[in-house]
Amino acid sequence: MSAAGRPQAAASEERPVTLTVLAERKAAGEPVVMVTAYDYPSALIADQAGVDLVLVGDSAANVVLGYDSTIPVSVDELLVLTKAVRRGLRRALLVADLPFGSYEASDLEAVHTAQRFVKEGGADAVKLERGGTSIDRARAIVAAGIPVVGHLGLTPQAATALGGYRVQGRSADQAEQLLADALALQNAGCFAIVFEAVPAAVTELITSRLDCLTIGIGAGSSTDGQVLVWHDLLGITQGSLAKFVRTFADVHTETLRGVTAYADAVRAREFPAAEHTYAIPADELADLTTRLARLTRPA
Ligand SMILES: Nc1nc(=O)c2c([nH]1)NC[C@@H]1CN(c3ccc(C(=O)N[C@@H](CCC(=O)O)C(=O)O)cc3)CN21
Ligand SMILES: CC(C)C(=O)C(=O)O
Ligand SMILES: [Mg+2]
Repeated sequence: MSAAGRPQAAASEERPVTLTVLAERKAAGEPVVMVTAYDYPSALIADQAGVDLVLVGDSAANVVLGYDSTIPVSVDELLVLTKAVRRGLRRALLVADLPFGSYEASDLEAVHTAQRFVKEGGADAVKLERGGTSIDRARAIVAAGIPVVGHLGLTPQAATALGGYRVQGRSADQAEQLLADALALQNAGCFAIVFEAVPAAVTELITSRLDCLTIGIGAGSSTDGQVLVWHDLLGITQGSLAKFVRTFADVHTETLRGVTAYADAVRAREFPAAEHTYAIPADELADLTTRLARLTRPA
């Protein structure tokens, strides 16, 4: 382990993902893969699967912590998860979401929070939502030497202002604003921008105007990369899923089967069996039984 806690990659293994590597991918037209992760075992798997970018999303609020939106999750809560993911990654680039209320008020606040995610959490980059004042915040964080990812379209931290979790950028006015925000975020120094729930045709027009990486979630196939929430793509999320989710595994069913089988085995006294049990030799047991029988309750 290095001081930052990154497991050392074997010499034979692929080089770590850097901003340079990502720019090369874009230039070569090779899609970039991003996934969220919130803990150590998931980070190990994401890295083993060859994912390029791992996002500790503020979606942790919903999928890990059980809040009903991303608004309540705190920096301290996300830092715990970021540190755990850091310990599991050796190749993928680690991006941490800045949660609602941790960066909007001033450049100073934004830089301070971003530094915590890098210094304490071990993040390589941070992500913030929206255009507007976030453009200045992005510029300030980049100026402090921390790579920044933007996030436009459906920005869940602003869901109330957007009228709920709905598709963004449908009208010409909205699409124009989206492009203006994207160009401004790029100009502020963002190396990538996430587009969420934007019509494919609009994303395509915007992507063609940008030099930085575009990463889509519900934004069609023209972006340089895609991102999905871990629990959604693995079939862990219960209840309704957004239109943009494809479920690639059924982990819920398999997990329910496993926990139910465990409960059934305990109730049937099938578990634990002899092979799960620590035994001692019969003579030692006899001695131990005698001594325990002699032991009286304290007065
Ligand atoms: N599990 C999970 N996955 C996510 O992608 C995600 C979270 N949680 N939590 C934070 C935000 C919230 N997100 C959401 C939440 C709901 C919709 C949704 O229900 N969309 C509908 C409505 C579309 C419309 O009416 O325009 C859909 O059918 O896609 C989309 C994104 C994305 N993020
Ligand atoms: C869905 C991605 C882009 C995100 O911001 C999150 O998981 O919080
Ligand atoms: Mg997020």
